[in-house]
Amino acid sequence: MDAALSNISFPKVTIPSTLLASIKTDVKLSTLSIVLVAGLLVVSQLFGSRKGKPWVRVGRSPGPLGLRSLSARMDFFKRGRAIVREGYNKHKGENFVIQTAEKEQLVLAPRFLPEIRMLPESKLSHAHVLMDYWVGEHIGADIALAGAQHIDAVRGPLTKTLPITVPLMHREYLRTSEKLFSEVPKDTRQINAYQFCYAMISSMTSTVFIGEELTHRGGWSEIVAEYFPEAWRIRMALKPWPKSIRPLVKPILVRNNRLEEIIAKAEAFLDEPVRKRRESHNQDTDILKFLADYGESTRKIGMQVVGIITGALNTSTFALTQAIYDLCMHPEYIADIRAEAREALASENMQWTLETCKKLHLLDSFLKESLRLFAPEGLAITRKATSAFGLSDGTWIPEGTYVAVAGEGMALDPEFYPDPEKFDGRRFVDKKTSLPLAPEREFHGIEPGNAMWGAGRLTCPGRHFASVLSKMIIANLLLRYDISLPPGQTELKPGAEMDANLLPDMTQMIVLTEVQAR
Ligand code: HEM
Repeated sequence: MDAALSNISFPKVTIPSTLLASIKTDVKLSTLSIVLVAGLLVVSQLFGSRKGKPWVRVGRSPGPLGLRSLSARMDFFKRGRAIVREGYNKHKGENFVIQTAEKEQLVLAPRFLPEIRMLPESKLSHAHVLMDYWVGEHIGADIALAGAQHIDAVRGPLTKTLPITVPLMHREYLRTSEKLFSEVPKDTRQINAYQFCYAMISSMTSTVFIGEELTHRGGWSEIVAEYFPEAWRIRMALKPWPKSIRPLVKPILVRNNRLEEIIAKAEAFLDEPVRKRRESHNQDTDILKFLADYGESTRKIGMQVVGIITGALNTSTFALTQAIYDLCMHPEYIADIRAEAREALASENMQWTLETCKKLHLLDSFLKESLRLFAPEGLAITRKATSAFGLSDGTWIPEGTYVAVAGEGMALDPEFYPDPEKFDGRRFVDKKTSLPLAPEREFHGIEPGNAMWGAGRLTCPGRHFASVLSKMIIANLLLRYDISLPPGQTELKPGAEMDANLLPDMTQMIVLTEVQAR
């Protein structure tokens, strides 16, 4: 390289000596000012640029001026869960800061949860986190989040109408599962666990949101299935770029962007049903009716329905898939869960009602234990400070700070769960009576140490629905089949870690063996 440069001849330019002297002085001055500014920045970064209690760092530091930021980010991307877990255990009861794959994040000790859980949007915002993480304005989240009607719909009507919707959900369970079971090859009797859960949850959730007729009219499940992969593709392409540059690089990086087409399809699909639900004599009781009554545009309603179903699908499908894996790894629970389901059904005239679901205490405990050990969110309850505030120990949280709690660390903390590494499917029921130990220790409940449903003002409003949905699917599956890993397989393939999140393996097949055939 140097040799090549030495062979190039540059034209000779004569510069007047006065100009040369002034240039030299300017260069000296600007070099000096750069060195001074950089020095000040380094000093301010090293010595308490923050007011209040100093932050303890865990994992690699981005370094002065963020010079080592790339290596710190890469490290978190590779082993984010372990970094958060180690920090939680090393600094028990204290806050610590980490460099995640995207930004610095202050991880709060659980003792501060009561201080932050009810803080208003003007102090701590989850919507900001979602918009940042998902590049919201490029995937239609800005349309959905221009209001909270869809969240209100889940918190209110969806939960309150469960006594009416449970029989409907069971009808849908039968319809979709019959189709899926009929496609299982007779020789292997194997089915992909993730795909089974996805199909069941997609159709059962859609039925409750838009009604049976629309769910099966044709076209809806495709809209739901197409939205997330396209949103994810756009997110992955744009996320590395600064916010202001994204609109410029989008046409180049996101070829054949189908997002607008998918939103338009949802809008066209729901246009006539929304108009019908606004008619004065309309008797529909689904969530679409509730949203239609707000009088918002069909585009916004479409994006809100697709958005909520997508969120519900991702969370519930992964949790349910993991529960199926745990049943395969702990088959000693299967007969008891099945017996409990038979008994509950018999006491409800063999009908699937909300009461039937509420009587499935062992299954409830099993699902909760499965979600505890799965702990999909290593960093949970993520929020962005929309204004500065202080914590009771003197920690100062400047505006713009990202905060979270160590979801997995808490789930594995012996202070919250004795013998935390052990899978105990009966952990949350009385060992003698098999009744729940306390309401907050039921699957949808939030006991100390549990961050898996979030906390406070923004706690997952869909958890009652998710509980009924999960119980109905697992109980019905076990009433008909024994489930197991394929012959010869004794271990599960590891799930995929992304930052501090964990997804179960999506390729796992399970063997279905008819219960009567044994
Ligand atoms: C096992 C399944 C599920 C899990 C583990 C789960 C978990 C969560 C978590 C961790 C949050 C964030 C809470 C926070 O940051 O404080 C959340 C929010 C939310 N979830 Fe769920 N969820 C599940 C199922 C569902 C279902 C089935 C629905 C709807 C039918 C739903 C609707 C929502 C909504 C609307 C929010 C936003 C709440 C708000 O911003 O006020 N979730 N969920």
